[in-house]
Amino acid sequence: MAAALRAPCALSRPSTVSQFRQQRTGAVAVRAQKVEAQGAAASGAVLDQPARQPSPAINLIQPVTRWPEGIPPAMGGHFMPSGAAAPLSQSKGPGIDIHPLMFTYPAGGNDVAVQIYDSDFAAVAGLAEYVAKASAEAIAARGAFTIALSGGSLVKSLAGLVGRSDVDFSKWWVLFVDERNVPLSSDDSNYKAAHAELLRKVPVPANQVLAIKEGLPVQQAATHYAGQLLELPASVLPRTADAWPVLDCVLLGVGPDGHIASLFPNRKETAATEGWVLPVSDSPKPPAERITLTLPVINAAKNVAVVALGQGKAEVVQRALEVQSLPGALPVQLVQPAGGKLSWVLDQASAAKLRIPEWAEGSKKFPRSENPPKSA
Ligand SMILES: O=C1O[C@H](COP(=O)(O)O)[C@@H](O)[C@H](O)[C@H]1O
Repeated sequence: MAAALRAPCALSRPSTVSQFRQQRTGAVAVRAQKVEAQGAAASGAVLDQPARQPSPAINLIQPVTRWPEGIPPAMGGHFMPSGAAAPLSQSKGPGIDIHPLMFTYPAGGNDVAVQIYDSDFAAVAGLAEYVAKASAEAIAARGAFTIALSGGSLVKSLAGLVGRSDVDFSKWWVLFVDERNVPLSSDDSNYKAAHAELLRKVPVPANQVLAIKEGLPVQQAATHYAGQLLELPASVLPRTADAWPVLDCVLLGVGPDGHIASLFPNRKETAATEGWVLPVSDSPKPPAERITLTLPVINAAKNVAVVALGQGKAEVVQRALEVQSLPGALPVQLVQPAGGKLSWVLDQASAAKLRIPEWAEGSKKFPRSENPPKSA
């Protein structure tokens, strides 16, 4: 990947919003069906390797939702970076001997739009464009825009929205993809981080920012948060025919273990098929108590972006985009919005381990491909 994408003129670190704006075109969009540079006016990144045939080890696994005879042998391990199958796991722990159908991939699988920016700063500007577009569309359609924010490293990526006079923040309703069950003043609070980086700098009305209620046991905190969402009228938060809320935009971070929101690998909350908001009382990542939107809520959204920037995300990005895991082992692979669009926002550092020349035609259904397996 590092060889496949090169940036002839590295972008300098912007210190102002206008510099963010100047860099906002710096994307290379890699669509599911083809890989193409976006022209000279884009990042300057060049795809300079001839297309290669996909490795025979790729696309072995059919993205069916259930396997009639349980988990196929090939699912016992990941594929190695070389393309060879990793040894089958002998583990008796979660992921092998758990109820075999606790997790399933959603049927179908989406195309995913992967945007790779020259720098984290260009990615921040590109993300602002993405959100601004989603905001404009929603406000034009029904006069409101609902956006769910993750915590962690994602929050700093929101900086490109500050100072944008073309975004009508007065129509925004801000939710949290997940939240830690801590006081809002705590350094662990996702609300506190979002407030510091974005919400205090843009004119979103305070009553349209839905924060967790402090001081409740985690179960009650989740119920209370779900109640706040349920109270929103359909003009603000429409519902699907199955009564799932349709958020306009969900911004997900992804942990090095593949978790999104507070949905961790092989956990019951990750497998939940009911409920809008769940408590997590024993998160493997501190703090232990959290609340989280469920996968069905995330997958009912119109626009879902997985934002992963920096070298520290390179491994999980490669695993998530190029290696189909046992369902539940990489929760980010379960993100497949049914009626919406899925995007990944990367920079060169986080994309460094991808093997884009091998993303042959038709092979980027997510996760992995719909190519038939070599043997059934
Ligand atoms: O704990 C959390 O982690 C994830 C990922 O965070 P990152 O710092 O590794 O990017 C985050 O998306 C989630 O909202 C947060 O609560």
